[in-house]
Amino acid sequence: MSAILDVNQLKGGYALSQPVLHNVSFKIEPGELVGLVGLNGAGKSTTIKHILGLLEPFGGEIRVSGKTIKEDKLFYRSQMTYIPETPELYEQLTLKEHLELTAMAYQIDQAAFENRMDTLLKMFRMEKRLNWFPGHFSKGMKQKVMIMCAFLVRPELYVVDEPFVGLDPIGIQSFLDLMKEMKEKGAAILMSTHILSTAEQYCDRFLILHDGRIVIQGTLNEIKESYGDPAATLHDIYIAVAKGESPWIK
Ligand SMILES: Nc1ncnc2c1ncn2[C@@H]1O[C@H](COP(=O)(O)OP(=O)(O)OP(=O)(O)O)[C@@H](O)[C@H]1O
Repeated sequence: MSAILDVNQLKGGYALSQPVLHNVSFKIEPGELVGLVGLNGAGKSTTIKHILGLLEPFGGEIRVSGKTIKEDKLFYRSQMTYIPETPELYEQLTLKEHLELTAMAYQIDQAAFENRMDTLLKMFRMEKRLNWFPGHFSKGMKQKVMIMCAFLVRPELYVVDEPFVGLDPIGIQSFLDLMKEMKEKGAAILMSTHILSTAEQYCDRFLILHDGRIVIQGTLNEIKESYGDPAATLHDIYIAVAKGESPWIK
C-alpha cells in the first residue's frame, strides 16, 4: 500500500538561517488517523503549514498521493482539506454559500453536494442556520462550518489542527464519528491536538514532536514498549519527553 502523505527528511521553518523542523519523516497510509502531539512551540503548526504548501521546505520533500506540490500544484491541493484551529470564514457569505463555494472549488457534483450537505447539517445541528452569516455564529458554530466544508469534499487527506477546543460534546462526537467513517472509506488523517485522552482513544499512531524533531513515532503500544513502561499513558510519556526524562532525549 502506498502512503497518502509522505513527509521525507523535512527541514523547514520561516527563515533559512533558523530552521524550526529538523529531518522530520513520517508517512500516513490510507485508513490511518495519526496524532501529532508536542508542547507549545514544538513545531506542529509549522509541519502543517509545510504540508499545506504555505511554507517551502529548506530540505527534504512532501508527497501527497505520490506527488510533490512542485510537480502538480492543483492535484496536490485537490487531495486534501484542512480544518484550522481558528475558524476563518468569509463575512459576506452565508453558511450555504460557504458550502457551495467549497463544492465548486473541489468540483463536487450537485447530487453529491446536496446529499452530503443534508447529512452534515443534521449531524452538526445547523439545519436552521443555512442562510446565516458568520457574524451571527458562535465560535463553535464557526468551527462547525469549517468542519462541514472539509468533510463535504471527502478528500484523500484531512489535515486537522486542534479540533476539540470550542466544540460542544455533540459536535465533538459528530466530528469523531465522521473521522472514523472517512478512515474506514480509506482516507488518511493527520490531527494535531493537546487533548491526549481523546487522541489516545481514536488515533491509530502518534508522532511526538519536540523542538522540531520527531522523538518517537508508532502505535501507543510501540511507544510504551520503547519507553519501557507498559502502564504509561500518552500523557505520562508526553510529560517525560517535555522534562527530558524519556529514553529518546534526555
Ligand atoms: N510566523 C512565524 N515566524 C517565525 N517563527 C515562527 C512563526 N510561527 C512559529 N514560529 C516559531 O516556530 C516554532 C514552532 O512553532 P509552531 O507554531 O509550529 O509550534 P506548535 O507546536 O504548533 O505550538 P502550539 O501548540 O503552541 O500551537 C516556535 O519556535 C515558534 O516561535
